[in-house]
Amino acid sequence: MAKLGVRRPVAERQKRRRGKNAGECRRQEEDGLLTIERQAHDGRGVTRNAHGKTVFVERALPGERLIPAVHAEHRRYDEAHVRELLATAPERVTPHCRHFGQCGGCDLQHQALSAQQAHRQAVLVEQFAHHDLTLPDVELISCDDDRSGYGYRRRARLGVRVDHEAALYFGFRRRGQDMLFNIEQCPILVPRLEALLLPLRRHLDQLEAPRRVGHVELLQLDDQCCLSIRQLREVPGDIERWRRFAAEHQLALVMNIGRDDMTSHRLDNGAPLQQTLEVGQKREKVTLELSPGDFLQANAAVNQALVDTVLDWSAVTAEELVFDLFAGIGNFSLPLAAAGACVTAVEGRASMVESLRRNAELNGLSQQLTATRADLGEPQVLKDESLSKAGLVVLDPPRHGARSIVSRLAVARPERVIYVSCDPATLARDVRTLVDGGYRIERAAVVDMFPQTAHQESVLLLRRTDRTAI
Ligand SMILES: C[S@@+](CC[C@H](N)C(=O)[O-])C[C@H]1O[C@@H](n2cnc3c(N)ncnc32)[C@H](O)[C@@H]1O
Repeated sequence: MAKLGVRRPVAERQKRRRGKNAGECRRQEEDGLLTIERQAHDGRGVTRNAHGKTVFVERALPGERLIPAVHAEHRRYDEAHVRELLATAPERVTPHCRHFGQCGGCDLQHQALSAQQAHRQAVLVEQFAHHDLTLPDVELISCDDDRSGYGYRRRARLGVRVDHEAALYFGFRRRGQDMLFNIEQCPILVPRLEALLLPLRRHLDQLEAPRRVGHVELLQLDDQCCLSIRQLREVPGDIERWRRFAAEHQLALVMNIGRDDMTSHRLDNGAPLQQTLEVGQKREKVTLELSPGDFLQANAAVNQALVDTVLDWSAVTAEELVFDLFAGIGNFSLPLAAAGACVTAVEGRASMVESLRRNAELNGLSQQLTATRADLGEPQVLKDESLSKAGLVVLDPPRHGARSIVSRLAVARPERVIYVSCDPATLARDVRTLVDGGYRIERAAVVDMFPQTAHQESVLLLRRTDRTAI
């Protein structure tokens, strides 16, 4: 049986990460007082010290006066945390989570939600300015019914590790480090998932071989909650224990066994995993069925607001040709098809293309939705002629953006482009290509998908400036 415990950070590893010759707090006297001038993209406070060197200070807000403790020195900047806070900003609030500051997940719990939102808007404007692009007023897409910024995250992956002294760790990575630490709470999770953390930890401790568990994933859907276990090697007794745990807590159970086997097996006989969206003025339901491992946006309520925005901005007409690129399981494709468009949905992962096809059938939209598997990193994957006939292209790529696809769009020139992005830097770079290709930015918004963290979701509507197509 594993021993629960808290392992101290390994001093050697810490030292290496802290940069050259850095002794914690060593320079605090020299650095003296600092006043934070602005906030960096990752949420840290930024200022210059008495020697003119830039200092990034963790969990410090613009306007705050403090004595820093430098924990990493670099040639051009220092990294510090707050040793003593002397004057606080009005936007400073008390974090809800006792792990805040230690946990690598959240960056902004010390800042009021409205100030976090203003910060995200400023980050977007700044990224576009780097590319000589000016944005129209940046709108905010958030969730109307809950303004707390907590209790929203519907999926999470928690690591499991047993060290050489048999101490069990179940949680997230420590801030800036690879190592896991034990978590007792995570108030950004939806309450049903947060309530599972302690039972899961107790359960892991009772397993025959907890070191054979790689990680645990939790997913909350409309009425179902799903537990996925990454089991590094099969331990039959433990699989039975997981079944009993899942039954006791009314969870769908998915198992993924072996280091290389990426296939997931559903171990309970429950209903298929499903999530619904509401579409249009009549709020008609669209059902998204998903397989374990399929992508799902992290925040259900804000995702619904994002889907509503995409439909509203796109103003699709009946039979209009639409491409949904990086389509996942059809989060945008299905609502667009339900609104009357003829949608070609393109996705790279085979399992999600299957889910897309199944979802088109499930919602009676097979006539209007074609799901295609393609690698959108390959420039020739889409034909210019079909792209140029499209009234709308929606794209929602991963963090590295859609460099080759936007080059194709700049040539094929479909009438409207809606670009949903989780990285404002690659978004600005790609939009520069579109603007150079004859598009103008009509609307821009930040999407409050990940409150309390420095992650940023944005959406833009672009329109072709003239009607000359290839
Ligand atoms: C941010 S998710 C968006 C999914 C979907 N639009 C949604 O809102 O749920 C990005 C999607 O792009 C897919 N993807 C990543 N790289 C790709 C590539 N090179 N070609 C095609 N699809 C890719 C991923 O599998 C994932 O489903």
